[in-house]
Amino acid sequence: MYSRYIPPQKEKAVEAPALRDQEFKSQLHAPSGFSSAQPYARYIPPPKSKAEPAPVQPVKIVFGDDDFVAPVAKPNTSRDDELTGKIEEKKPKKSKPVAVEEPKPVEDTPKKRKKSRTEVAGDEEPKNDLKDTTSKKRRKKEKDQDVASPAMKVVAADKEPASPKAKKAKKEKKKKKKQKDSSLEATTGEDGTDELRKRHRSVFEKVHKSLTANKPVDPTEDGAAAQEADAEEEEAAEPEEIHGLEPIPQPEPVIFDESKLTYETLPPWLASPIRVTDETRCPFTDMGISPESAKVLESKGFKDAFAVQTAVLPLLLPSADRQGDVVVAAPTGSGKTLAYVLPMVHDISQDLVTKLRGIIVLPTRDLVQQVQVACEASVAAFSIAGGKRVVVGTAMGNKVFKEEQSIIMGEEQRYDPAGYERYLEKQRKLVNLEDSDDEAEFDLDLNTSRPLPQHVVDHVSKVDILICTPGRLVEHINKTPGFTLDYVRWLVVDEADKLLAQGFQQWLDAVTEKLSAQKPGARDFPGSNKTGVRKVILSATMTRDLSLLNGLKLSRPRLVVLEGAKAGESQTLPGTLKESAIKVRESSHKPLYLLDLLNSELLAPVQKDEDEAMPDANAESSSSDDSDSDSDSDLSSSDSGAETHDTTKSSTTTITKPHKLYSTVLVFTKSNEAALRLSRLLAILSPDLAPLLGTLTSSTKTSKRAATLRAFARGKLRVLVASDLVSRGIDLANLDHVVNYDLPISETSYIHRVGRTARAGRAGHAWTLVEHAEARRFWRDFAGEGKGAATTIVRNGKVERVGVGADDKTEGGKFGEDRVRAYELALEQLKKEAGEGRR
Ligand SMILES: Nc1ncnc2c1ncn2[C@@H]1O[C@H](COP(=O)(O)OP(=O)(O)OP(=O)(O)O)[C@@H](O)[C@H]1O
Repeated sequence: MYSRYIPPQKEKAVEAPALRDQEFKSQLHAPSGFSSAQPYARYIPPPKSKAEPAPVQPVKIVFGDDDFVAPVAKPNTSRDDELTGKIEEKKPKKSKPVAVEEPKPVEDTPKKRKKSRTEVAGDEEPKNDLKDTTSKKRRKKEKDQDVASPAMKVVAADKEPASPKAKKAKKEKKKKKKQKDSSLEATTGEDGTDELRKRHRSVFEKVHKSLTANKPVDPTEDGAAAQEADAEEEEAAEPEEIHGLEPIPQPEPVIFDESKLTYETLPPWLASPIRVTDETRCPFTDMGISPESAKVLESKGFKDAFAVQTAVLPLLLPSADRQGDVVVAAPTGSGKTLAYVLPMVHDISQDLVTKLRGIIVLPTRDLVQQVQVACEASVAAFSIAGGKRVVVGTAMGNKVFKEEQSIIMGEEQRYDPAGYERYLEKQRKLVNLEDSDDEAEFDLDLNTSRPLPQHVVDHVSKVDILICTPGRLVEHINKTPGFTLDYVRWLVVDEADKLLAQGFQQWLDAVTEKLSAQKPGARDFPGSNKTGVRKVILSATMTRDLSLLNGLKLSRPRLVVLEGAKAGESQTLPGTLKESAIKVRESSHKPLYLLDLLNSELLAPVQKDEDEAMPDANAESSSSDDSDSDSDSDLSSSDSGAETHDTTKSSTTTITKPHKLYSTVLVFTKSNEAALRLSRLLAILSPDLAPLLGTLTSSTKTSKRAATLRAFARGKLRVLVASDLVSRGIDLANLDHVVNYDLPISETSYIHRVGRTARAGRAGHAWTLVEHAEARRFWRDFAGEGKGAATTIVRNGKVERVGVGADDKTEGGKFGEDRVRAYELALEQLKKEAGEGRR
């Protein structure tokens, strides 16, 4: 038998750490946003005695300070104190100091912690300051102490005078103290430990001190208290001591990036364009054009340079400056064509021999022909000034390829006996070859004339400037013998947004590759130290896609925009354009709305001085018995049989007003078929109008299209019904009105369509028939009005609402029965004709 040593029972206070530690760890999981992986579970020794006061801990970062009573003795200005200040305003609950002093794991259940958080949230404390998640017990304790908060003091000093209110507050504080003391007594009575009682007393003595110090600052009442408060404020401003505890890692504050993409993010040349006001005009002679040339230009109708020309010409005409490429974003009809044609022709006219020096790429054949006319005017202007007569050719696929080849390329015999020997050798080899690939080469050679003895045949360009569609250009690069871009020093891409768009791009790769070839001296500019290829890129609706522009490999580019347009963003309409919208109540009656518009005074000529130039339409039609009218246009009405026409006449003359169309109108439909159909329907419904109607579609032969445009320019035709074919670039002289019979597919399409009028500073009017189902889209996307308005179109005024047809008051709000019946008859006839056409 032996006696076993039984160690003396440890004091309760010594056991606490285990519990605290456990609780601490559990608390680490409690607050949202914290990770238990954070190494905070540090052993915190229990307070040993009154002689060793626990260190002052900043409230903000002490997780387990439920265990400590000391921290409360030292107030600070942390936001937790502000929180306690808020809580203090609530009715104080009965405190349970025992829970504060003796933390028991069972008391700090997750449920309680949750409640604690909820209370805090209810006080709207910023979450970041609550990351330590003080327990409910602790906050209750703080409620009793928070009057010591300097933050609160400041508020109190600001808000509460020293008078009865302050006294009342003092009373309340005393009451609270009394409550605490009594509860403390109860606690100590329960535990019966003197040591604990001593500790509590020391704590509450400190609290009492704090309470005294926290009295409203009023020198008259207690100047010392005010001084102390000041001192505490200063202290609070000092850095917090953390006593070995690392600050809790806070999640990175979420910074919401509200910055918008601005033009500063664009390359400088795009962000800072050269701006020019629409009204700017300047004599050509002031722009470096000789008086002789300017005179010729004036005789062609170009008296002064238009705004865009005043900005572009100095960049492109020869100068001592370092000149780079030029990008032009200017409205339809602003004169972009002459802006590049003049400097290009001026430069090339200084050459002595003809070589392909300039390429102008355009998306349609009609535009190629139009630009050719502008080029010829410039050629005339510069050849008279002693320069070379620049030769302009076209390649657009309207001719057989071989014919086109012979127009742009020629042959020359050159004496070269060695070369002639090589030629003979090659011929011998090719005759013996059976390889199909080489046969192609053999064929190719057959396209070249036989050389004279001791001579070789050189391929030479017959043109200085080639205006072309992209497809045809690539075809010549690949298939035309001797066709080379080695000497090209001008590349113009007009309607660039279209030509750079997806699906159109292959041409650019082929061309830029050829243009990157450097033959010494081949691309030298005459009378200048400059060499290389100058690129000019233009559009009324310039692409915002920088990656597409990058494909052009621009060198030191400058952007020119007309004032009012935002670089790279908006699409500006001509300032002289007026826009109106017509509500179509019954979409099946839409042609009647158009007819009423055409017959109304609304379509009067837009410019008074043009009235004389446009004779009475009836007189015109009756006198236009020459064959020109029919042959010039592809009128669907003129194509139809006389018998049919007469029948229609008898059924429709009663429903149309006598026709007097002095102005010119271009009507846009959504497709070729729609254009042909509408044109014919109008002719049936209004025989007076029929001789004045023309149709322009992509299915029409190019020659017939050109004839129609000529007849329109001469005034023999007054109304053109077209598909989107002519929406880009086409320059119809003195066009008064554009009618969007069908809504365009995009804002860009709208810009180009309506831009056929109001050109070159002239007035113009655009009309859009808007069906009920299209109204939202039209007003939002095109007019930029109403809910969710979003348009990049920049315009001077607003789109005006106009009533015609069924909206016309004289019609009583709907079409009369007679008109509807006649319309139905016309539709039947159209159907019949279509059926006959198919057979
Ligand atoms: N300096 C000028 N003086 C008088 N008329 C001019 C001048 N410059 C251009 N014009 C005329 O202005 C009209 C529009 O010019 P142009 O076709 O070059 O416009 P644009 O800007 O290319 O239009 P779009 O973008 O629709 O192709 C043409 O009829 C042209 O002859």
